[in-house]
Amino acid sequence: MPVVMPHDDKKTVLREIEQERLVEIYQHSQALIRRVEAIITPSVERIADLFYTEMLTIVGAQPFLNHALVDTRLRLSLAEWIKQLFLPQTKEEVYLHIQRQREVGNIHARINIPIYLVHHGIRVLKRECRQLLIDSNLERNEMATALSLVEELLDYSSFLINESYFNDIIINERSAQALRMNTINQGLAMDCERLRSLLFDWLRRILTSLYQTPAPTLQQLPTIFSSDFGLWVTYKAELLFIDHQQEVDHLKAQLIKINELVKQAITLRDTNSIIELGATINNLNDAVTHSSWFLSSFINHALEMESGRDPLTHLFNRRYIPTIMQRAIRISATQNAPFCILLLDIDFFKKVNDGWGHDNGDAILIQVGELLVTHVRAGDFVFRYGGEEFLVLLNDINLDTATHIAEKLRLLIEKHTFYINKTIPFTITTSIGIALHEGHPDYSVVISQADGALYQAKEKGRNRIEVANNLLSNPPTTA
Ligand SMILES: Nc1nc2c(ncn2[C@@H]2O[C@H](COP(=O)(O)OP(=O)(O)OP(=O)(O)O)[C@@H](O)[C@H]2O)c(=O)[nH]1
Repeated sequence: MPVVMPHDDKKTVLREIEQERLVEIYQHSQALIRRVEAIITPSVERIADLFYTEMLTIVGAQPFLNHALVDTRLRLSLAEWIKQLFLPQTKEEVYLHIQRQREVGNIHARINIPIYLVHHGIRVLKRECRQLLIDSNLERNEMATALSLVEELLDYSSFLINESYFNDIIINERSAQALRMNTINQGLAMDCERLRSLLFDWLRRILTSLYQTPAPTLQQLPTIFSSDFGLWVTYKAELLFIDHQQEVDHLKAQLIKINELVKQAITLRDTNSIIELGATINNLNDAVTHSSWFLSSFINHALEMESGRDPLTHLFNRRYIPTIMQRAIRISATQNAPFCILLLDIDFFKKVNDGWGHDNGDAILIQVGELLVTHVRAGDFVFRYGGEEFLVLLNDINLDTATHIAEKLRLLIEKHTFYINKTIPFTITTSIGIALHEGHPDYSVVISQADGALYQAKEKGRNRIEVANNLLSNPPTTA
């Protein structure tokens, strides 16, 4: 059965040229290869011995090459690998040889062998093969071509091994990164539940002790600062949530408040002020319940931000714009399929907030997000771009169709009945800027064109769509 080289996305023109060159070498140098094979093959076991003796002296090589492993497996495989270097004759056999080199690279990646060891190994092999050729009875001219042939064959193998090694290492690194993120997130979610339950354990202990006889003194009770919850807020929260200083400060203020309430409760207990003690205990309860709620909503919020989702609308937030836009530009270029950006902004949204409160404003933002997501195609993306601004990426579309879709979305929102306090019917309008991606590799160009068009729509009276005049808004650049 003929061997067909696997085609994958990463296959580059350079790769194809390299493959063809290798086929050429094998096909055109068969006579010489046979002579070289006759010189080198009888010594492959000795070369393998020398190779491992030398490699085992290198610092850092031991974990990959312990003596038992070398003795039972590696020496034989290396000897075999050297022999196979001279075997391919047909194109199919060369392709098989290429595949084998890539598999060696995959193995190196799986065991994460340092690349300097591989380089050094190839150097040792070159040196030993060179010496065998020099010591042989090859004629001067033939010797020169034989030396460069062996050099080239080993270089190709090294190139193929390292290429797939690096591809695999990158994939491994990406998965490791995703795993690390997941582990951190899962750890946080678990921490959160544990901390909440430990916080209530602490409260139970304080409340019980208030009615104990003999009554423990303030000094005998664990403070909120020394509780697991307090220690986490003081020492860990700040580190984990560098971008959420305000929330961390709020939790710290809660600790101080809880501490004061405990002190107050002890004094009231000691002075037998039963009624005031009851009120203080209620306040303490509230403060602890609030802290517990705040902790979990804050952690969930932070996790959502981390995961690239907007916590309010659950749409993608800006974090994923670079990745998704870069990908859209790449696909658009390879498939010759243009895409468009819509930038949509709710008109006079400040009035909604001012007149009906932020909660109603939030509810409208959530619904607008839902309307957008349910009325674009599955392959399109909707982002919450800013406060009351949404970015829609319409893939594989021309400007006319995108303009129709923008008008459809504008009408949809205009005709939609929103409800204030879930009862009072309410309508809103939006303005939309549209821009066609015209091939610029920097995605921010098309976004700023859509932004310019949105500005025009606002200027011209709102509740309308405008198409970016790219020729005007995008002067020619040298980039
Ligand atoms: N409820 C709520 N309001 C938000 C949110 N993010 C931003 N906003 C509000 O959105 C409003 C934006 O107001 P402006 O930028 O003045 O714009 P506008 O009132 O929509 O007027 P035009 O855009 O010019 O039509 C402000 O009141 C912000 O507080 C949010 O997450 N929730």
